[in-house]
Amino acid sequence: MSISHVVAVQMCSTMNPEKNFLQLKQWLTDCNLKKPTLVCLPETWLAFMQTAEQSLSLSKQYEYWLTQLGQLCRAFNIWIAAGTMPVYGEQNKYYAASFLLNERGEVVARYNKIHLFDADVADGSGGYRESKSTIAGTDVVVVDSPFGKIGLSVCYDLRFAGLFQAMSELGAELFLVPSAFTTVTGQAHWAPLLQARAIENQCYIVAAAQCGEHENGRKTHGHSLILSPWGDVMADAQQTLGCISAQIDLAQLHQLRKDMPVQVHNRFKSEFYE
Ligand SMILES: O=C(O)CNC(=O)[C@H](CS)NC(=O)CCC(=O)C(=O)O
Repeated sequence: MSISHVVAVQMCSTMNPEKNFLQLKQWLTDCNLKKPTLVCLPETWLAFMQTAEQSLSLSKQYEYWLTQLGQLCRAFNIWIAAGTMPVYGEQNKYYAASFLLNERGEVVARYNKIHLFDADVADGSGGYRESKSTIAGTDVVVVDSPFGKIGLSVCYDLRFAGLFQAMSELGAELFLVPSAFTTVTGQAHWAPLLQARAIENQCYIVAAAQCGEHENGRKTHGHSLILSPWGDVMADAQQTLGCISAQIDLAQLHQLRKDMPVQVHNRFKSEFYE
């Protein structure tokens, strides 16, 4: 069957992982999950920290939290795409890692955020220097699943069309973009960038986002979106916390690709210049 259900959970994560995890469990109980379901969590779903030291210390406990997530997968009979969690790397730095777990709670993929947010934004934050504490990933990840071939990305990655084209060339049909966009950049760029990535690659997108004023003092844009390969907004969380959902239909995706074969027409595929 080519139809399945996807859910994005919009969160306002605190600095307390236990609290965020319990909140997530509550939302999963509240939203009436149809099977098979892929539940997508935002960037920093487990905890949105204030200092690199706090994230570093959490990065040494990720295995415990993966076990907890695995239990949720089995209890609800769902796949979970776990936005990002810090995972200890080396020299007091961590990866911003996103994991995909199947309904048995097994980790079937891991992606390390490739593009790190070193940027100044006029939002009163004083600027972001993610690379000071985070090690950049290097590998493009596309993995097969009952929901189609899933391409993993995180937040700032969204600005780099080349990554999405690379995932497309590996066969991606559904992109996940767990995020914690700033309010300033989110208002201007979030929806148009997501729509462009969906339309140009003819892929579904589930973009679960952080939303609101956080305990760590940050403000995030929200507007978790689920988009069709045509660029239609199938669900928009606006500023509401909890679950949004939509149905994905891979037969429709393949019909669209047949009607307008942009991937065949593309003269800038890597095979032409590598
Ligand atoms: O630092 C943490 O704890 C969690 N990570 C984030 O919030 C990251 C890095 S600062 N945020 C983004 O990538 C926002 C990108 C963005 O807003 C844009 O591209 O406009």
